[in-house]
Amino acid sequence: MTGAHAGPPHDPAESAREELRPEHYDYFAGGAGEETALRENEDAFGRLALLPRVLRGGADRDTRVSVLGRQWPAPLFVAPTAFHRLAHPDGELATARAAAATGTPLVTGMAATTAVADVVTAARETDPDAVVWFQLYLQPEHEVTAELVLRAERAGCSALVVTVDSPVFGRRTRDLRNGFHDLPPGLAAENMRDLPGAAPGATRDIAMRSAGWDDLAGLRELTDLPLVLKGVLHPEDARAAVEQGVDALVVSNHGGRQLDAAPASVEALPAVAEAVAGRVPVLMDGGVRRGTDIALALALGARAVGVGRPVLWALATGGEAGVREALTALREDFDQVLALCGGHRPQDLTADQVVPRGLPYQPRRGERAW
Ligand SMILES: Cc1cc2nc3c(=O)[nH]c(=O)nc-3n(C[C@H](O)[C@H](O)[C@H](O)COP(=O)(O)O)c2cc1C
Ligand SMILES: CC(C)CC(=O)C(=O)O
Repeated sequence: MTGAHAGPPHDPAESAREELRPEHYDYFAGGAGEETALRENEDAFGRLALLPRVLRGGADRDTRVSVLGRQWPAPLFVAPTAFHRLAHPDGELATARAAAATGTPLVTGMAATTAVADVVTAARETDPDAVVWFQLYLQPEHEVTAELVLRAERAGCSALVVTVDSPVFGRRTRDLRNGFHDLPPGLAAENMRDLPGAAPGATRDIAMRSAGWDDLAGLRELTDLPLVLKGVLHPEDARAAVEQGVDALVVSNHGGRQLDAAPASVEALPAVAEAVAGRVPVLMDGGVRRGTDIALALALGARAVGVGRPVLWALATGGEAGVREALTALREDFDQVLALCGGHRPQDLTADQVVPRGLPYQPRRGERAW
């Protein structure tokens, strides 16, 4: 038990806000349009309750999950977010070390302020088996995309996460209001340096582009790395992606930063999971803040969940140690929730254990989601 004067629960975003320049805080915190999708990501979890099961015996628990041939210690990964050096001088290196130290797979972003090779080196110096994936936006020029893929492969990334929810950049209300459109002097999107067609030493802008399914097939020919599609919300897209041979999906509305009218990720998850029908792992991100959110997402069909802003807030306030603590706390919280739900393994959580808040409720059938 904490003391009688523990005060209100700590709000990591508020603490980070005190550390950051207002326009940088807003860049991290903000969403598109009226920020409906942003709010809904968290609120939708709050509308769901977990029905615990009882008398299921055994105190033994194992939170590991298997994803693309690797055992992850918990159903948790670091979602790709841009510009970590705006949050802390150590930037992506601190995130990579903290993720590796806790065994948490890291998706490093193409828009990182540290080159992918340096991110992977930092992770592997901490844990030689660290899992690092590279997030890619398909670029207008094939040779630029090809060079980025090559850099990710050479760095030692073990999957490519292709973000497909950004044919154009979302309208970020706060950034427009603040006039935030450039990194400050001394910081750059380091993966975009020295790419074909640019002057030596220069960094290119990250382009958004309306890619098609044929681009995915082109990417498949370019690399043997597993392809993970990020930003899928429609079950028909999920079905098509599986038929095209993608290796995993991330159900995501990009943290509410792209289409403001998009559903919360957790609302879109069950239909996508049903369409995929266990053929590939379904991951999700958006609004995951506590162990119960992880449990709800797993029960509704996710193999693992990603966290975006919680990592940025922890980085801003505590650097590497802060991220380590935040990831450890989430994992421990999930482990306790799993126990309280009567589960021993992540896959013990089933859809019948998720009910809407408010009476009356009717549990769904208790099939395993995956
Ligand atoms: C500041 C920020 C930058 C982001 N940058 C990227 C990016 O470069 N590529 C990408 O695929 N997703 C990006 N995302 C989306 C995240 O990968 C993820 O979908 C989202 O943050 C999850 O929601 P959460 O922040 O509520 O955990 C970004 C999100 C934030 C908040
Ligand atoms: C700089 C952008 C490419 C990063 C992004 O995707 C985001 O801010 O959501």
